[in-house]
Amino acid sequence: MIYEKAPAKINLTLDVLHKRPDGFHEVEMIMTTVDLADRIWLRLTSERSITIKASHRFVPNDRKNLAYQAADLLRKRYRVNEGVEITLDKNIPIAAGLAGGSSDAAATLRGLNRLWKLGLSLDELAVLGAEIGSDVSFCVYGGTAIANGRGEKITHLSPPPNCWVILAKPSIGVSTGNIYGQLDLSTVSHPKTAQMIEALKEGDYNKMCSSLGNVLEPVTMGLHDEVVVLKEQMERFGADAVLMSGSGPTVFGLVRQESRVPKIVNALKGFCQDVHAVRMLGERVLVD
Ligand SMILES: C[C@](O)(CO)[C@H](O)COP(=O)(O)OP(=O)(O)OC[C@H]1O[C@@H](n2ccc(N)nc2=O)[C@H](O)[C@@H]1O
Ligand SMILES: Nc1ncnc2c1ncn2[C@@H]1O[C@H](COP(=O)(O)OP(=O)(O)OP(=O)(O)O)[C@@H](O)[C@H]1O
Repeated sequence: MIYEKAPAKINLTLDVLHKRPDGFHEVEMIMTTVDLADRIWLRLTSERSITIKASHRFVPNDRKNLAYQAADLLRKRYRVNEGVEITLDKNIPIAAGLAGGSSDAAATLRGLNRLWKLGLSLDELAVLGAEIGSDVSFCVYGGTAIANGRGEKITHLSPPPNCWVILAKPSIGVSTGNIYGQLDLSTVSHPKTAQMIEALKEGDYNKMCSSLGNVLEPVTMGLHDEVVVLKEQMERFGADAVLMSGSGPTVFGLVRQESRVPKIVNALKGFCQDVHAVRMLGERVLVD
């Protein structure tokens, strides 16, 4: 039995440069992993099938599950004859903009590489991950990175300065495809990506806070007032800086001073059920 941790990511920046002929958007985004994670167990089985056991009623237990797709891809590509039972203990909110499914797929790739003794490097697993979804390559490594292309070209960056991250997810669902589809590139205000890279390099917390930006935030906010209200409340309750992650609807607040965290969390819990206070992980998965 092999165990893997599958952490959530947040977007410190998310920029879209242009729409590509293949329908995807060319992105430039800085992501970092946080200490809110799904837990995954992989067990060899004698049958050649892939079985998913998921603890959450909204998570599919068939080939729609990204962990299933990761196992199926490896099995076919490397002609593996053994089967696997994948048990997913979900802690990351579903369809939240936190890459939960993508991180499960990435953890499955890392774990099966060990269980099936395939001897692949993280770089090779990241290339395979891109076939499953745009966020999977980043999740193979975790840590902090800038992603280009449709999200699969990864360049590692310095970890963020230490702070708390308060995550709050309103109880609405958004479709990533729909949010990208409604983005009007003629009106976007681009985030300060270069300044964010400097902030990380210098370990400058205030500069990191003032460099946050996500071009998808106004799109999701235009469709869902809940996200606008949540961001306003988190600012009002005292977070140092607040941004929506990915295509949303999760909003995160950065807080440097530990003593302020419980007050903000309790205030948010008054009107939002899904609130988590976590640390940045910052560092990458240890290489092989
Ligand atoms: C919003 C982010 O989560 C930010 O990290 C990602 O860009 C989306 O990553 P993801 O959920 O893994 O996305 P995918 O499953 O690959 O794509 C879902 C849909 O989002 C749109 N999509 C996604 C990535 C991208 N660079 N351009 C796009 O236009 C496409 O319509 C695609 O059909
Ligand atoms: N392992 C999985 N965990 C959660 N959802 C999954 C998984 N596999 C497939 N799904 C499906 O994917 C949909 C999106 O879930 P997920 O939690 O990955 O979204 P997300 O956090 O918004 O992802 P991203 O930030 O990469 O866009 C869910 O509605 C669910 O049906």
